[in-house]
Amino acid sequence: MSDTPIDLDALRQRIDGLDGEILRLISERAQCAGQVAKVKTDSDPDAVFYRPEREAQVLRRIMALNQGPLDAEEMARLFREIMSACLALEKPVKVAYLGPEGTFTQQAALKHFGESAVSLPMAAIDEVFREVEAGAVNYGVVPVENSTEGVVNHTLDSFMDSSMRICGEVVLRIHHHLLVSSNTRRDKVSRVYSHPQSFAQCRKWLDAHYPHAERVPVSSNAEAAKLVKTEWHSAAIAGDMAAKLYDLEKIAETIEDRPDNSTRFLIIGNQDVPASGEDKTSIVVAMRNQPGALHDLLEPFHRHQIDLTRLETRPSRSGVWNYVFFIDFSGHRDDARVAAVLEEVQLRCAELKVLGSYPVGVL
Ligand SMILES: C=C(O[C@@H]1C=C(C(=O)O)C=C[C@H]1O)C(=O)O
Repeated sequence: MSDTPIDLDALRQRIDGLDGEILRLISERAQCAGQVAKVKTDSDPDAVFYRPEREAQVLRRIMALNQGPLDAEEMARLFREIMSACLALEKPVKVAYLGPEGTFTQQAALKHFGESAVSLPMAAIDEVFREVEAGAVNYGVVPVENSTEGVVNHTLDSFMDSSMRICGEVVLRIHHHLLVSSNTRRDKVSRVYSHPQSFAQCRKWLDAHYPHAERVPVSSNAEAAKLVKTEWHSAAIAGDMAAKLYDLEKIAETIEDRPDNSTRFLIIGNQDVPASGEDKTSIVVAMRNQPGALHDLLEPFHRHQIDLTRLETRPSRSGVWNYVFFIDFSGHRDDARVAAVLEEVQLRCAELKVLGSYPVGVL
C-alpha cells in the first residue's frame, strides 16, 4: 500500500486537468448558445429562446451516445443543467407551478427546466394558467395524471376555458415518506396530514402501520410538511423536497403502495412546438350524444394505426354537447398521418381543439 499516496496524487492531477478541459468546453458551449440567441433575436425581436424540441433532441442524443460508466439518465441530467445555465445567461426562463414551495410539481418544473429556471409557486391550477396567459411567466407546470390515482380533473377543466397550449410533458417517480419534526417520537404519532391523492397512494401502508392515526387531508403535501413543523404528535406524508425545505425527519421512507407510482405533468405555454422526432399530441373533442359516437371518433386512429396513449371523458359544461373527450396519441400534428386523422375527426365531432404537439418526456 506504500505507493497509494503517489497514485492518489496522480489521479487527482488528472482529474484537475480534466476539470479544466470540461470548464473550457462548457464555457465554449455557453458562448455558442449565446450566439444562437443573437441569431434568433436578429431575425425576430420577440423570438423565444427556449426550444423544447431542440432540448429534447440534445438530451436524446446524449443518452444515445453515452457509453458509461454513468448511466444515460444521469448523464442527461447533467446536460439538462448545462443547458439550463446556458439559457439563463440570456434570460432565465420563468415558470409558474402549482405550489406551495416543496411540492412534486415544483420538483417536476426543476426536472424539466433545470435549476437555473426561476420557479414561482401558485395557489391553484387555474392560477398557473392565468399567469401564463397574462404573460407574467413564460411557462406553467401542472399535474395531469397519477399512475395510481388517475386524472387530475382541475387541469383538464382548465384547458376547456383556456387558449394555452401544451409545450411538453414530464413524468416524475413519486416517493412518499412519513415525516416528523425533531420533537415527535415515531410511536407517538396520532395524526397524519397529507394531500388526498397521497393518502390514496399510501393507504395500505398507513392501514398496516398507523391504523389508529387520524388522517387529515390538506391542500398539498408541502402544506402538510409545514403544519407538522410546529405540531407535536403529528406526521406528514410528503416527498424529499418538502422534507428538506421544512427540515423534517423521515421516520419511514418510500411508503407508497405501488413501486411504480409516478405522476405526469404538463408544461403549458403560448408556443407551437415543432416536431422533435418523438412526439405526442393532445386534443380535446366535443361530441353530440348519439349511438356509436365514441366508436366513430376513434375509428380513424385505428385505421391510420396511431397509438392512443390516453383517453379521458369529462362532462361538458356548456350544456350543448354531451361528451368532452381528452385524447393523447403518438405523433406530431405536422406528420401526414396525424394531419389526416385530425381532418377526419374534425368532420365527425362538434368541436375539436388541438392542445398541442410536444416532445415525449425525455427524463
Ligand atoms: C441554443 C439554443 O437555444 C436554447 C438552448 C439550448 C442549448 O443550450 O442547447 C437548446 C435549445 C434552446 O432552449 C438552440 O435553439 O439551439
